[in-house]
Amino acid sequence: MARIEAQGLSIDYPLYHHNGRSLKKRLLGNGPGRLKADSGSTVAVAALRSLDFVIERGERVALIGPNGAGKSTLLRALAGIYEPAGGRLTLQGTIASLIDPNAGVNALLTGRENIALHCLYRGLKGEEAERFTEYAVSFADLGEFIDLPIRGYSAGMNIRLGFALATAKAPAILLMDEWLAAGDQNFMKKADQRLGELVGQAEILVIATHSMDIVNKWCTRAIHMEGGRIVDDVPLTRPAPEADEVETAPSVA
Ligand SMILES: Nc1ncnc2c1ncn2[C@@H]1O[C@H](COP(=O)(O)OP(=O)(O)OP(=O)(O)O)[C@@H](O)[C@H]1O
Repeated sequence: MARIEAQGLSIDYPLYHHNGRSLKKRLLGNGPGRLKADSGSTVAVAALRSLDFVIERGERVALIGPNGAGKSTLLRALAGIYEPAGGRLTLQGTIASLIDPNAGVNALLTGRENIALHCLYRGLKGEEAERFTEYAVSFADLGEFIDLPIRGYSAGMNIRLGFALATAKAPAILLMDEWLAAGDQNFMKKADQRLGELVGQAEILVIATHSMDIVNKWCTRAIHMEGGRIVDDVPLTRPAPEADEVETAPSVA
């Protein structure tokens, strides 16, 4: 059963190129700010500062807050892209992340080869791998470009392939950022429909957003972040649709 628990979760970004002595001297011993320095040579941004929360099965959580609050960093930590500098993060359930369309793809390989790699990575074999490949090729809809190396893809083509790879199989935990906005109009329509299906099927959704439309449409809880901390955590009154209320299309799941 899907579940996420963070205990004292902290993430730092070391800034190796900002080691000026005056900056370090100013930062050393400074408690409340987000820039910090150790006694060695490192200056770092404290992106997440000791977060405690639990997300249970059935919750659809919006991460909200101003620029630089830490929303994307928290999503990346949940996706396993960043290691905690402090505290603990425990996730139960398969994860799919719509965070970075280029994450987990090899730019020197073709779109089709990347799909095959993805099947290996997910442990898909035989018919399951065939269904995944068929779905991803058809959803990405890249024509002959599917057999060209992806380093030659446009930003929108990368998004098509990244989206197809992340959504071909419904996960227990779905993590989303707002990068989808770069797709063209036709793709956005298709992506929006597929997201509706996935959100209905996923046991947990966590989405970082500035859009109240998305919060109202999909979320049952809002975690409000500021300065790397959680400043508010509230249930939302309007219930999200149950899985069986969402129109579903065939997927690999
Ligand atoms: N690669 C990086 N190197 C150094 N600092 C970073 C890096 N990425 C983010 N930060 C810093 O970490 C903090 C949190 O950034 P993050 O991107 O998580 O915020 P956010 O809430 O997603 O912001 P936005 O709404 O602007 O996308 C900010 O102070 C930012 O400057």
